[in-house]
Amino acid sequence: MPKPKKAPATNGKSAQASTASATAPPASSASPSWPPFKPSLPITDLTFDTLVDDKVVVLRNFFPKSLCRDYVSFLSTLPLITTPGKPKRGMAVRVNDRFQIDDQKFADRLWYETGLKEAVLGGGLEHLWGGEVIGLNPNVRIYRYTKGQFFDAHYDDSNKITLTLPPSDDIPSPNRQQVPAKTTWTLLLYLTSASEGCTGGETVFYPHDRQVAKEAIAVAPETGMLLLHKHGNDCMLHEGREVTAGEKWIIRTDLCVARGGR
Ligand SMILES: O=C(O)CCC(=O)C(=O)O
Ligand SMILES: [Fe+2]
Repeated sequence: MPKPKKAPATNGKSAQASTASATAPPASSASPSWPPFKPSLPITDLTFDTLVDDKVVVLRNFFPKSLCRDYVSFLSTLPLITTPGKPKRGMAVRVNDRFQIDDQKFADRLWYETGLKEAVLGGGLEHLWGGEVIGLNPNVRIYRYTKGQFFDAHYDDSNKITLTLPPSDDIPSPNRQQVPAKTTWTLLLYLTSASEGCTGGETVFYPHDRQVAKEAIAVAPETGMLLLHKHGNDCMLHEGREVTAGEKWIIRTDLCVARGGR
C-alpha cells in the first residue's frame, strides 16, 4: 500500500486543527453506550508528571489497561469515518479514522467520575490552566490510526463554547446551568501503545515552532496515559507521528475554563 503523502503546512504558516474543519466528518447525534468505568477510578494516585514546563503534563495509569481494552472493543463498533487526506487550505493533513460527538454527559463522567477534577484542581498546577476549570469540552473525539496514518504538524485552537453544568447544591436538579466557557488545554487519553502492538504514533512537540528532528519532543503512547497540552495562543507546534504497526486509539477532548466572571 502506498504511504499517504505528507503535505507541508500551507500559507508559509503551520496549519490549524480546528474542531470545525471542513476535513472533519460531521458530529454524530445519538449518545453511544460508553462502557462503565470499572474498576472504579482512579486506580492510583493521580499525580501530574511534567514533560515540558508549563506546556505538557501527563497522568499515567489514568485508565487501567483492562478498561482501555474494554474501550477499544467498544469504540471499534462505532461508525468511524476516515478523514480525507486532502485538507482545506490552512488545515493540517490528517489521515485517521474518527468519530465525533457532542456528549456533555460523557465529558462530565470523564471529569467527575475519574479523579481528573481533583487532580486538575488540587494537583498544584492550577495556575497553568488559564482560568477556573469548570469541566471538559462536550465535543468528544475518538481517533483510530492504523498503519500509515498520522496527523501532520499543526496548532490546536482555543474554542469558545457553552458548557452545561450538572445540577449542584446551589442549582438543584433538574436545572442545569449554561456557562460561557473556552477551551485552554487539549486532553488526549491513549488507549493503546507498544504493549498492544502499536508502534510509531508518538505525539511530537516542537518547542521552537519548527518541525526539525533535533528539537522534537516525542511522547510515545502509553496505555491509559492522559496527556494535557496547552493550546490556543501558546500552543506548541505538534503532530501525531505515523503509526507503523498496530492501532493507536485516542480519546480527545479539552479542558474548559469559565469565560468572564461567574
Ligand atoms: O494523535 C496525536 O498524537 C495528536 C492528536 C492531535 O494533535 C489533536 O487531536 O489535535
Ligand atoms: Fe493537536
